[in-house]
Amino acid sequence: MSAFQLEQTYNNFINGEWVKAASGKTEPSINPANRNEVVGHVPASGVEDLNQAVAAAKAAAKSWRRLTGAERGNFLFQAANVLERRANEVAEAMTREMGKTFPEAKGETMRGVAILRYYAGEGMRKTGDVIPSTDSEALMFTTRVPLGVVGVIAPWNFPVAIPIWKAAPALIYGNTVVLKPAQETAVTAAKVLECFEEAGLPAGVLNLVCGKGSVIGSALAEHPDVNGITFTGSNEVGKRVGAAVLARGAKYQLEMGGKNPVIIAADADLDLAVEGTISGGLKSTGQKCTATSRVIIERKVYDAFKEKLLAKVEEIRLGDGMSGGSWMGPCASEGQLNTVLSYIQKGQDEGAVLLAGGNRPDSPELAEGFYVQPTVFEGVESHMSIAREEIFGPVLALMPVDSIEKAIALANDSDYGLSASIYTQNVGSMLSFIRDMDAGLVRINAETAGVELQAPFGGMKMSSSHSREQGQAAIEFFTAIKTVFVKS
Ligand SMILES: NC(=O)C1=CN([C@@H]2O[C@H](COP(=O)(O)OP(=O)(O)OC[C@H]3O[C@@H](n4cnc5c(N)ncnc54)[C@H](OP(=O)(O)O)[C@@H]3O)[C@@H](O)[C@H]2O)C=CC1
Ligand SMILES: O=C(O)CCC(=O)C(=O)O
Repeated sequence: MSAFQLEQTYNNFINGEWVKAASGKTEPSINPANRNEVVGHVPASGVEDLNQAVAAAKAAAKSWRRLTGAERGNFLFQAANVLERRANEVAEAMTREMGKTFPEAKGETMRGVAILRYYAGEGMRKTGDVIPSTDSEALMFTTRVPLGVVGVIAPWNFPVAIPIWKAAPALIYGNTVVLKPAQETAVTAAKVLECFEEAGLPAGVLNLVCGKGSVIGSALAEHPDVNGITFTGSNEVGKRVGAAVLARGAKYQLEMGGKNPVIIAADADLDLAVEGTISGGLKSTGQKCTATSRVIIERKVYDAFKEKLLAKVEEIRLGDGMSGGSWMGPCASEGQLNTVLSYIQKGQDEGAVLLAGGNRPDSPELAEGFYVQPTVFEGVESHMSIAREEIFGPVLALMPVDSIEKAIALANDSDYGLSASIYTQNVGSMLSFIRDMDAGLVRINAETAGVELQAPFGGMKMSSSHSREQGQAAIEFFTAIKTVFVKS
């Protein structure tokens, strides 16, 4: 089916070469669908390796930024073509490393291809404006320059799309990059880097260093030669990374958690709403920052919606993402499984009522994987942990309300503001939701997850550093504006 081979040993990619960690240490990357399967061996790098990668990126920066945007774009077009050709292999690495189903992994890989092509095209677009000067003899305009070396710290939940949606704009606008992937998905990251290598990217322009976040991620954030850090991951780590980068006067961008609500209005198409809630909340085992976790339902349709939702949840087939019949794979790691189980326990302890799931599945063929049943609670109050904290698992909290105004107020009662949906046919309700919902993505009659690569992506409140990624918004982070005043 694909050229992917298990149990290979992968290296760091520094200055155009695949090199072992200086310590020689590696660690196994294991399959969350079967803890006994070693997907590959990945470097357990130290600060010495990171320093070499940053030095290589710094040395490559001068000639890379001097290329035209079109020339840089050609490398991205080539990388896209290679990734497209190797999509099955890359997607298989992803499914085996972090558990999402193969069709989802393939879809994400093809999204990576599309992102590369989008940013390749950006190399031909404008980078400034002419601004009238008060001096009639002068020409005043803006231009943009790259930051220099950009550090990318990426999570495991979108191991192809996120590194690419950070690295591709960094590269097209003339930066060089050091990527620190999540150690859980370092094999997938190495596969992506192989595509750039095959595309002929010059040495040092894109480097990969695998190792613990507390070692490599924090050293990258603190490195004096790294001019910008773009991070996606947890709030706790994101805040620490932001503080470290701010302290040395460099630029940072953080995309963090969500506690995303969906509102089901009394006039909603309930079948569509159930489909969007299941897909938004449970696909990828709920491990998306845009995943639906709070389901706010107008009381008039609460029972009807609940019945339809539970019937669909019942039909969900858990299993290894590589086998065709599986709809939902395991949690990405044992740690993630334990986090989800502890939230389920907390939900019960705090008085919520379990309607479905709540445990690991009992079938023997799933016993070696980090599986958890899709779980639905009702009786959830806004103060409870499962209504406030990001679980990052397949857990839905049902919350009834008496009106759309109350639904929006409840939806906004969160420290997070990433994505939010409403299912309704009433234009007034749609407009109130668009106006009053505090979230970076507001979606009408569509699930909370699923972002489009050409549109800005980011959150309000604690969900982000208030910057936006993707689409043309990316230029704001990856470049600095220079205002130029010219007089003869
Ligand atoms: N917004 C989102 O898309 C994501 C949110 N999360 C949330 O975070 C929770 C925990 O997931 P987890 O993977 O541990 O997320 P982390 O925030 O720990 O990891 C994200 C990235 O940061 C790295 N990292 C870890 N510690 C540091 C550090 N001290 N300095 C710099 N970088 C560091 C990680 O490396 P490594 O892990 O390899 O050591 C990884 O590459 C999830 O349950 C979920 O709630 C997680 C992933 C994505
Ligand atoms: O919903 C999506 O497609 C993207 C989600 C995302 O960026 C994340 O989970 O980190």
